[in-house]
Amino acid sequence: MGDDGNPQRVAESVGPVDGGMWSVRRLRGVLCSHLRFMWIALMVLTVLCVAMQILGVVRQSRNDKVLKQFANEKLFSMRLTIEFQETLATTQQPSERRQSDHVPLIEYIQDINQGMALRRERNNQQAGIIPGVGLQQDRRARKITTRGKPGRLTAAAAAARTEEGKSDVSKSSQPAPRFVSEVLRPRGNHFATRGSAVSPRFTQPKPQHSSALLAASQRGINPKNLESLRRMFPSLPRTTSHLLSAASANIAAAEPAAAGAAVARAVPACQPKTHIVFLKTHKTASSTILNILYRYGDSRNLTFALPLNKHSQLFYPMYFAAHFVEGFRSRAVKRVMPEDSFYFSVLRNPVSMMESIFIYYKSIPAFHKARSLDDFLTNAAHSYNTSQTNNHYARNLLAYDFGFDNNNNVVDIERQANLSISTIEKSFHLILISEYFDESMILLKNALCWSLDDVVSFKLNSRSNRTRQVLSPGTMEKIKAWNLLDWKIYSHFNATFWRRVEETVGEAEMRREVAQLQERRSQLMKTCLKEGGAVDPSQVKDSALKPFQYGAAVIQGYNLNPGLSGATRKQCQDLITPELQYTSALYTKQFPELAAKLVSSQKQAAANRAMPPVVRTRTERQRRSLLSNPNRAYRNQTYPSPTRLP
Ligand SMILES: Nc1ncnc2c1ncn2[C@@H]1O[C@H](COP(=O)(O)OS(=O)(=O)O)[C@@H](OP(=O)(O)O)[C@H]1O
Repeated sequence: MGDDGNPQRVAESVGPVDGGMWSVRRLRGVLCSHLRFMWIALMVLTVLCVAMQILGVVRQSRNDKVLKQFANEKLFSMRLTIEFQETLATTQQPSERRQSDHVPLIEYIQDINQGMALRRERNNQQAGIIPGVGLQQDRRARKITTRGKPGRLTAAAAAARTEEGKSDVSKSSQPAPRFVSEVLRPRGNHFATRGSAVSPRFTQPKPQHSSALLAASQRGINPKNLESLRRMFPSLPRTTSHLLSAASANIAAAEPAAAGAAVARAVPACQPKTHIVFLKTHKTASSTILNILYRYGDSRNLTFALPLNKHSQLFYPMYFAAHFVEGFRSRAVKRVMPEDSFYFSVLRNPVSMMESIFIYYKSIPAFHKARSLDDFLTNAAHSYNTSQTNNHYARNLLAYDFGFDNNNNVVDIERQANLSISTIEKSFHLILISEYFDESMILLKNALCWSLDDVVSFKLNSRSNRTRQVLSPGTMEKIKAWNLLDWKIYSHFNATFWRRVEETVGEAEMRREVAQLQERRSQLMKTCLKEGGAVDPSQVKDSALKPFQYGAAVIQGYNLNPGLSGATRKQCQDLITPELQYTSALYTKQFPELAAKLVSSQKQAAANRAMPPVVRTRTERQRRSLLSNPNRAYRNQTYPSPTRLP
């Protein structure tokens, strides 16, 4: 029927029957002749698509199975801010290298020195720790730290490297902790070469670490699972990236500023370690430690794994991936660090840490509306939303930074804590304690075979007293309960820290070396600092040395003594350079061409901001996408080109 229901109109609209038959026949003919191949091709494509879908599902379920296996074995991921340094360690004599076998091999001492036991108890009381907590872990800790044998590893690696740059770290007798990046979540990120990104140092002849596994990532993988991962992802290379080999050991440290530094500069009779991974945790004095590492590497022209595109962090809070590191060019290059790398990190008492976090991260959703820390803790159970961005800062931040689930909600918190602890122990050679910063530096110095001067530092990133609050005992207890996982982790490593002091340095020697370190620091403070100490940011004269301010915290900085010059000025300035500025300076030093391109792209962006909105949109979009998408930036090997104005 037609629109108006008239049958005659319907017949007219359809047309004569013959014509209709002809159309159908013609259509069939066309389908069967001219377009036949297209139809066949479409069908083949459809079948292929379906097959790929099925394959995808099968592969996904295989991945899930492996992931589940990891989850069952409680393998964790770490969110790392990694710094690494390396050098061809050829400067020491064979006799010196041999002695490194004696560097800190940890022996189990059954008979605990009475004085040290008292000292530890006193320290624990100061930190609010119940005596004995975590001691049940000591035996295991001893086993694991002994396994690391850092001194021996260094010796083996160094010896191998002296043979014309060829080395085989597999010959080192002890396996170092291993981390595999991206293997669990292959994202298909291929980075293309960005020729200009490769510093000349990266192009020098490289030693091969034939058995070194990828050594820097947030995903801690049990070595026994590595083979199955390799089967799943054959692209996982067996050789370390040759980009890693680069920097030559130009041992030309800046002259110590003050006289009488001979003791501090004394070269220990072992091989200094320069392959280092530092997991930078939050609000734990980590910036001060980073400054130590930066100065050490900077003065010796060592190479750092710096974030792509001059970012300040390796894309935290994302899990670490090798392609976040500037200079890593291909997906195949997954190994950021050699196997003999020394892994360490730092913890802080979660009570004082939370007080600091609450002020610094006041703007995160969890803290935003809280009138006080106590108010937050009282109401947190009802209002805390884990899924809101940045709320991870509010709870068990230590656990989170190490890559663990930071919520206390799991049924068996004790088990979760024990698994976290044993994973950290397996992965790290040394865990420092921020409350015992100077003692930590002595342990670090000994473990790395560095000199006292190498670990001297000024306190960085420190809040002014104006933005500190005194906590009541009740609030402290609430903090411990809220951060129970962190509390357990911290308590354990606080205990093992002192055990390590006993076993390696001994109380008397530790006291002596800490005194030396403090003496050296006060000498340097007198030499370097105008006011002799830290000042509020408003009083920092040189804006290039002003620390980054955030949240409700007032972060203090330093003024250099006027009249300093030459190497002394350089040394003093390095000591007080805040983290962001130092990272940026090292990036420029390692990647001068890229840094210049970034500067010009930033200038361009600034110029664009002055343009009318329509002109601006495209350039700005392009710039943002390149800067925020590392892989795309890599693939394109380019930064936004200057946009011509219409
Ligand atoms: N040498 C030394 N000894 C003891 N404590 C120290 C040291 N250096 C820094 N700090 C304190 O560490 C806090 C800053 O930590 P971070 O540098 O890790 O912070 S950040 O996450 O990088 O922003 C910050 O703590 P708060 O002042 O409580 O916020 C610093 O005062």
